[in-house]
Amino acid sequence: MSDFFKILDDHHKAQLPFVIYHKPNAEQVFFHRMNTDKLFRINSFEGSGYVFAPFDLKEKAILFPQKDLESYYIDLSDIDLDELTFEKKEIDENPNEKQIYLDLLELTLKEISGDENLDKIVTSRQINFHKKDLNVSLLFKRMLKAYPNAMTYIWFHPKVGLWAGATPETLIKLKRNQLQTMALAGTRHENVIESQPFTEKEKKEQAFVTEQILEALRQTKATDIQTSDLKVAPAAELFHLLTEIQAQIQPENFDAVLKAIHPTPAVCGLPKEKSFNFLLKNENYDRQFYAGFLGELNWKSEKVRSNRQRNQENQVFKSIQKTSDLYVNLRCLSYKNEKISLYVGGGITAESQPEDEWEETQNKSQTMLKVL
Ligand SMILES: C=C(O[C@@H]1C=C(C(=O)O)C=C[C@H]1O)C(=O)O
Repeated sequence: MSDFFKILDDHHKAQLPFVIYHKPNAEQVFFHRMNTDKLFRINSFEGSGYVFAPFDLKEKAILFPQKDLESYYIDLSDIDLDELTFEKKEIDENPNEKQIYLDLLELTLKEISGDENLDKIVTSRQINFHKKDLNVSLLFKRMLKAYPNAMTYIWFHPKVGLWAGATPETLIKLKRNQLQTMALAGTRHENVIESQPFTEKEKKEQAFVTEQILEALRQTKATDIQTSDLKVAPAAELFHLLTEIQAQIQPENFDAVLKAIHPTPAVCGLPKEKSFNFLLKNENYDRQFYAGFLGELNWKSEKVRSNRQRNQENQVFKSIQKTSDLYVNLRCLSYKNEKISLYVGGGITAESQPEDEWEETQNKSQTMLKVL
């Protein structure tokens, strides 16, 4: 077990690309590394490997091709997490930061009230502070301990930097032609979820997200589209409203479906084009990979099936199965040149209150602050 994390730390020290991750409630942690610092940028999502895609797909996604990866895994139960503890962390933010975000929220509300076809914009901000060095294995273990039911990851490429996150949001899972996705929106802190349950404002906001995802699926000719009842789902110390969505697609349509769904109104807005353009113009920083997506893309695994029938020789069939398992990059940070940047946002609709929205970003920043 110490070997597993030593390989990770040594690889990071050698400044070579890697990704380590734990899927929600999974029994194993995976670590994939590359032995060259070549950077593969992709326009379409047809290759196999680990993908890291930006919010704005014009910037191109990065693929760690599966054939170039050296892969390791470890059982979660073999990792010693007992000694790790956490506490709420405050950082000294420049007081101007709050005013800058409140100004953006005012502008966003003005834009929404001036346009009856604009329902929602998801604004966000970056929180920056200095950190001399980062111990990746310690950070990852802390994430594992704090958020076993999130998708936790650390991704590194020397030409891009390091990103880490603990996201509650699935973008798409695809197995054969069976697709799963989710509409996640609305946020409450655990301290007030009982006293101030979700209201119609958040239910409406979440319904926008569901409706837009269903529309994207219909447009890309998905069939058998089904939705779950509305649920309240935990994410670290927060809760969100969630609808699970299933559909059938033709696997050769996957690239089109992905581009139709991303970015969802959970991280961009509604309608997509208008809110996207507003954000590019008015958000005061470059989101890069925040609110993009990451995970296993057309990932090949060998499936072994044994067919043992009476009076027949034992036959073993091997087949290659391709699956995709992609998550939205939320509750994340980047680290480069001794600087940490946290990325936090929230959905703004006509009824949003700027002070509450500021508070929501503060709460969301705790997910990663707590484990640093
Ligand atoms: C934008 C973020 O989260 C998204 C926005 C939410 C909201 O508006 O309430 C809730 C969950 C996520 O879909 C973020 O975490 O930065």
